Amino acid sequence: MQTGLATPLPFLADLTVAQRDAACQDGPVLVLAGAGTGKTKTLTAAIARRIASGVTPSRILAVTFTNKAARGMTERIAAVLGEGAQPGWVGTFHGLGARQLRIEPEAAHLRPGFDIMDADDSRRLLKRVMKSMQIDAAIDEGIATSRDPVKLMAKRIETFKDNLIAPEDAALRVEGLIGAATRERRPIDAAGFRAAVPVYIEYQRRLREANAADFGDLLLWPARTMQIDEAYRLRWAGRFDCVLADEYQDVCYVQYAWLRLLSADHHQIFAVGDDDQAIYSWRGSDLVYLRRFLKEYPDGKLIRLEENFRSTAHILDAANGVIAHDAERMGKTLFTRKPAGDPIEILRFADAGAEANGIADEIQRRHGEGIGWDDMAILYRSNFLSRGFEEAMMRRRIPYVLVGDVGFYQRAEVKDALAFLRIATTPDDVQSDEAFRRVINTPPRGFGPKALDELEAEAAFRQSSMLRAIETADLPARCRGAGLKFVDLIRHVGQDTRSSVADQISALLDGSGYRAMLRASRAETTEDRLENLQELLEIAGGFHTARELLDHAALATSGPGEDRGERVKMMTLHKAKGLEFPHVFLPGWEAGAFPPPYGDVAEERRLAYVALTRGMRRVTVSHCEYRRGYEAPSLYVDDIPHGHKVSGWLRANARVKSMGSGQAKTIVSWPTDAELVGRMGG
Ligand SMILES: Nc1ncnc2c1ncn2[C@@H]1O[C@H](COP(=O)(O)OP(=O)(O)OP(=O)(O)O)[C@@H](O)[C@H]1O
Repeated sequence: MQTGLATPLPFLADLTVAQRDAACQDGPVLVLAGAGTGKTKTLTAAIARRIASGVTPSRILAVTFTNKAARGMTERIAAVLGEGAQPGWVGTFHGLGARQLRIEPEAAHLRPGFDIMDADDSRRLLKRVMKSMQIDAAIDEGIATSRDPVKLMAKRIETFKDNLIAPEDAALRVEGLIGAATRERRPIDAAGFRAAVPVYIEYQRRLREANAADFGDLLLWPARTMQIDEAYRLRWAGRFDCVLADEYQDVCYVQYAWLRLLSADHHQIFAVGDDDQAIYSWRGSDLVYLRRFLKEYPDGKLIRLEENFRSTAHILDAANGVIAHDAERMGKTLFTRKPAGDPIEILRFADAGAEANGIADEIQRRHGEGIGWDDMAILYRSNFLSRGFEEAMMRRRIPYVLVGDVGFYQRAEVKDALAFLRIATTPDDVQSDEAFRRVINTPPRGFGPKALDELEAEAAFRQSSMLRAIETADLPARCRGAGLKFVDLIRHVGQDTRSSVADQISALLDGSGYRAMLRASRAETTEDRLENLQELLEIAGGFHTARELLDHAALATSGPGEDRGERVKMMTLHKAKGLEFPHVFLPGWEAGAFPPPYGDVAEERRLAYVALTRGMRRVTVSHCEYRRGYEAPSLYVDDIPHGHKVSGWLRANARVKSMGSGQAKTIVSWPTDAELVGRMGG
């Protein structure tokens, strides 16, 4: 250990020997940490220890899986070291990449103040590009016959970006790829890849024209520029004294490259990961980076964390039994000092309705026994399963929340409000044209397709934004009048720099008649939509500038309000990664659904392992005899070792009598009778 510290640090005191060893190690460190062994705690301690050893906080970069995890870490470090000790660069890969680009946008051929397009907006742009290139005609079989050609093309472009392939390199790299696949006799959609190249080039040209970056750009350009421009790389690598990464098993090539380029000189890289929890290969993640860490950094140290603090022994042994069937593991043996607890309950239901009702009834029953709503979670393999549970919860008036539903920022009214704000922020820049198209006719102002064509032509002729083009375009009088009023409002609000962001949005929603339009609508959703706008205004209250809010909305990894109130949590297994709950329900473990027919059996097994290890005290696995057809239980149900599972609900008399985690600490002693008499008697 090389702590370089004369005095022991209090925050290291409650760590295990292995955790402390990891946190105090300098140089390249790979922490191979099983589920529930305190990865986050160790990573946080590693950062705090570096700061306490004299590393300047602003020279630390730590990348986590979600914004929430980043916030949690920052808060914990501030709590032990004081307010000034927050590390300078903590966030998600996308968030940190965006920050790097904001400082040097030229790396991506962008101008300052560029927009970040979310997945939905970039799909719309891609669709327009494909239409203009007539890709929907049968240019290429792979694309034209696909059920969703835009989705397929978006996926290809994403793959290019995740592999550090810029548009200008794409043609050459695609030919190389096809050549290699042919030589190795591996199947490849050569026509599809070739057709994607010109679309990628045109799509990127349009993004640049709109001064916008899509998600892929946020890491592609910083990483690629560091790769080809040594001065740029040195500038960036030189900003950081150490680089720390959580969930290292899930990095994809561009993420791996970015981390490696930043740490290549000092080798101060601290990676935490668990090969048993790698569940993102479908998104380009590759376990190979974790597996070859020590080859890449021969001076590095591997530290295993194997003591699980989360789950009872039955749960842990059940999970260990399932993952033991994975032959390619790097190998860890998790253990716990907790009591055995309850075995996994395996429930068989007749169909999906019975499953949803059965679980909802059980949740209600447990709540009656004193278990808090937010101590219970339903975690499912596929999103479509949530609907049945939502209905069952609503019927019983059980409060619940869908976690990770970033859908909030995708709701039409929220996107509309942000579009108004975007135009007000940069009214005279073509980068606002997309937002302009979105709201110029909401509520209707007479801007139909013809007027929009006219405006586009005028904007192109004058090389101005569409908003500015309203002033000179040849428009029908009514439409022109309404358009000029719109321009006035946008300019007026945009120039009002004394108002808060929330006040600006509010003024735009009222001045444009948007809120009035919603209120006048008799649609069933009106109330919800107004509430969503209210929620947006509250969120906006936490931001100093419109740009910060717009970035936040584009880069959100979760919806607002997830942690508020006592509610049963519902989410996919992927979203549950990194979380823990006292009571966990795992529905839908049928042979045809888990693993899904298209799934990779080994990766799905890891997902089953992630699922089981979320549980602290009780885990219930269920399957239906009939869902879309007759179903057998998933093979992962069989893989839970006998002795760690029971059929049906465990009722109080059959359960191990345990309260809380089974180990109550004596913090205050019970009052003696004499004391009670002294205080209460009389
Ligand atoms: N040294 C320790 N002593 C007591 N409790 C600990 C210790 N380290 C971690 N824990 C507790 O163990 C639980 C799991 O920790 P954490 O969430 O950091 O695990 P993790 O390794 O990130 O898990 P996973 O990979 O499964 O998401 C937490 O409740 C945490 O407070």
